[in-house]
Amino acid sequence: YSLLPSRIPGPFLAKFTDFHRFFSVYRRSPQNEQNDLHKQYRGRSDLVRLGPNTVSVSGPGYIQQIYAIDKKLPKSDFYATFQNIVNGRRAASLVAVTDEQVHAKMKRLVANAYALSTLVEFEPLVDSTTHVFLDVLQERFASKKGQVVDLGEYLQFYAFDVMGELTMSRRLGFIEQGVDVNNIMKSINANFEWFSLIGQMPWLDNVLGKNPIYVKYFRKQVSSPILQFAQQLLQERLQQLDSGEKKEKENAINKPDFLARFLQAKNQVSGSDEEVAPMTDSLLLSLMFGNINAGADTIATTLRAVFYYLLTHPEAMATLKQELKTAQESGDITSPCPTWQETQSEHMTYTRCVVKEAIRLWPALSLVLERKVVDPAGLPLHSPDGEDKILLPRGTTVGINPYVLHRDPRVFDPVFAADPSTSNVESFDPARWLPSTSTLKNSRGNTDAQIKSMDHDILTFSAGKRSCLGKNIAMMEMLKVVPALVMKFPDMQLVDASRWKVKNVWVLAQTGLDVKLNP
Ligand code: HEM
Repeated sequence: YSLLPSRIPGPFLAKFTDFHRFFSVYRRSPQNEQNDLHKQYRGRSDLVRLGPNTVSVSGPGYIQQIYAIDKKLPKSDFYATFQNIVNGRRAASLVAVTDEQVHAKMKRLVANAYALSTLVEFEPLVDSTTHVFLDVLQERFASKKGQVVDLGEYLQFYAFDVMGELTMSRRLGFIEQGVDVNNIMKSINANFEWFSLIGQMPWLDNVLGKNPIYVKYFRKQVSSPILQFAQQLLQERLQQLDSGEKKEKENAINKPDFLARFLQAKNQVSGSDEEVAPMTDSLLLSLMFGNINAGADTIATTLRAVFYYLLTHPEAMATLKQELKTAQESGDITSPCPTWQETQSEHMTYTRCVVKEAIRLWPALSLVLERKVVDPAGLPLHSPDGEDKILLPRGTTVGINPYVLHRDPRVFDPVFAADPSTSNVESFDPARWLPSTSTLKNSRGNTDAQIKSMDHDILTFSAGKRSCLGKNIAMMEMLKVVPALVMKFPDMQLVDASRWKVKNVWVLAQTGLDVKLNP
């Protein structure tokens, strides 16, 4: 039964049942289907009905109206499906917890570990993995002329190994072994496939996924080798902490990784502080696991997008190479792996534009970031011109799919928005981000104020109090490894673009990025 105002347009079936969105995700291309729907109704409505009580929104000004901190819209039941059952109870990670109070307590405990100020300390851990990555690619592939590497797969190995290093000072061994160690990636992907689908009809999860009989007898058990690995490393670290040796103890807690920071947080919390969640061993494990779950596939997918776009847009690649060559020759950046500070300098302006454009066109998480209207008074949404208002009743699931918003010309191609046929908003064009201080010209005539506003509207890392805690780390990692690969292998070439396949499992994942590093 739908309570939504009937003037919200959408597919006919979506008026009556969530099966519509279920099958859309089942076809694994919901981002394109939703984008087409929004394009179809644009001008008439910024809101599109995806289910009897589910609304997708796209247009200027809606991020604030839905995700602003004072809006108090908790995450929808989509996220509850991601919670694992441990000893008969739901164990939610930071991403999946839906109770806002529980979330606030967890976040207070660990937010410091993700602060911008920690970046410099994390940097050497990213660097060490990047050097191993470059060496292995050189030795295994680039040293032999014409040798083909599945770069997409190797970028995934890299992203997982960096997260292992950052989280517990231990690479998981993907790069060195060149395989999916213990099927860790496979099992995480199986989780995404299942939950992205079941999350479209969350009640199904209670009947199927979280039903103990079903779990025991029918559902293929998704083993979690990464959890075992994390548990083993956690035990080692805790033993080190317990050992009588002062030096050993200090070493355990002063490592520059997340685990040490979580342990420090544990020490800082006083037993009586009710504003902060108690740091139990299972929470520690969940935080470690959560990091790898949240920060490995997302980065891998984004890096694959960056290289796919660069390799299919020779002009952009040439501009990037020129910028890096000039900066390298004048000694303004470290080669092949620039420092975080260098990535923020004017010598790498275009490099930043490339990454920004890739996260715009390819947000790693490309489903609606769902929130639930819980206020009995409902949620009013105002049209961009302020002339129209629509009231979404309590119980509505509402949100924005970054993939759709990022293809809205009113938001990301403002100069050409009046006539959408002239807009290139769906094309890869890093120069749309170039500021007036750059020696290169902004391709879309965007002013600095317009660029700033576009920057604000990037939703790849979500917005508001549930936005990505790892954003700074992710940006640092990507802004270092992208130029590193381009400087180390400037002649890289895509072998067969037709092998590129995309599958939306919430992570917008791709396969088939075959590349010759030394053609
Ligand atoms: C390109 C890389 C990444 C992207 C695109 C990304 C995107 C996101 C998004 C969209 C959310 C919010 C999900 C939602 O509201 O539905 C999120 C949350 C989160 N991410 Fe990331 N992420 C990335 C990398 C990372 C990394 C490297 C880490 C860890 C170091 C991380 C840790 C987290 C955590 C802990 C949350 C939960 C925040 C909370 O609810 O308080 N992410 N991420």
